[in-house]
Amino acid sequence: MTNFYNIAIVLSFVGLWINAILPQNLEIILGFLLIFSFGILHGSNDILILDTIENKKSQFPFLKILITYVITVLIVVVVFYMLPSFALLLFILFSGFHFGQQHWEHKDLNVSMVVKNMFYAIYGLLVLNLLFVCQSKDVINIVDIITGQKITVTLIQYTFIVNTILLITAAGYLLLKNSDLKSQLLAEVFYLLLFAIIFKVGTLIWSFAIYFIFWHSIPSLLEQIQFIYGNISKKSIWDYCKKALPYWLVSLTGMAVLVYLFEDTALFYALFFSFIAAVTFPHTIVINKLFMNKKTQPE
Ligand SMILES: CC1=C(/C=C/C(C)=C/C=C/C(C)=C/C=O)C(C)(C)CCC1
Repeated sequence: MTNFYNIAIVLSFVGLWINAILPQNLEIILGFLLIFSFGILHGSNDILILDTIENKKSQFPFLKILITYVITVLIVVVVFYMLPSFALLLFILFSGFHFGQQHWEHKDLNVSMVVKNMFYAIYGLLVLNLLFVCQSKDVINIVDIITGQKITVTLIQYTFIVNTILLITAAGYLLLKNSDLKSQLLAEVFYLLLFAIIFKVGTLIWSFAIYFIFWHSIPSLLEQIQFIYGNISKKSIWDYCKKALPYWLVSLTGMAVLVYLFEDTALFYALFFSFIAAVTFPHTIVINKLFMNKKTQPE
């Protein structure tokens, strides 16, 4: 996946260039198009992944997995409705871990599982926090619509400072345990600076889309295809897309209904992120299972 990050760097610069030449509304449309294509696609085959894992172990019926998955999504929707602030906080924590795990899983950190998981969460949360600091006005607005709570710029800035200190401390600890990580950590500082520039100059959706698609969804898609089919070829990519199609269409239809029902942009953004949250919880668990399962299988 490290190879793909070189492509992600190039794509991010293309993203910056697009930001410079496109008017804002077109940039936002393009951002949504990327999220609805690659972003939704990368979460569409969770059930197939679970099926692959379970079939390696036992004959776990597909229907049972599907029902468990749908029930999980429904529980998340209900919790979001009844306890929105709690649900949003949990969603951000889960997302931070999920982004961090995808980014770091391939690197040999040489520390215990607990430390590793904490590091994944701190790293992913810092990326999200960076986005929130750079786009605080829009983020505050959306959080207000989802939860009814008006968070402040100062709160976002404080959490960012605490998060940065935590990450620097964690990185220092990792370096002590494995000095080979030095060049890797320097590369990571460069990535974070690149994210900061993108998040500062783009709109919220464009900034989120560049990170979410180029740095998270595409590497994750390649990972999943390799896991399910054992190789990455035109055929396996095609097979993956065919399998994902029904789930992808259901997601797109759901979103289309939202667009139709809620013309108010701010409300739409809030529903959009709540929708992503509903599928992110089971997705994070599935991908964690994938990585755990990979460890027990020969590469
Ligand atoms: C950007 C953003 C938010 C957080 C979004 C997150 C946390 C997305 C995570 C997505 C994941 C993990 C997808 C699955 O792979 C908030 C807080 C709703 C406020 C508005 C802006």
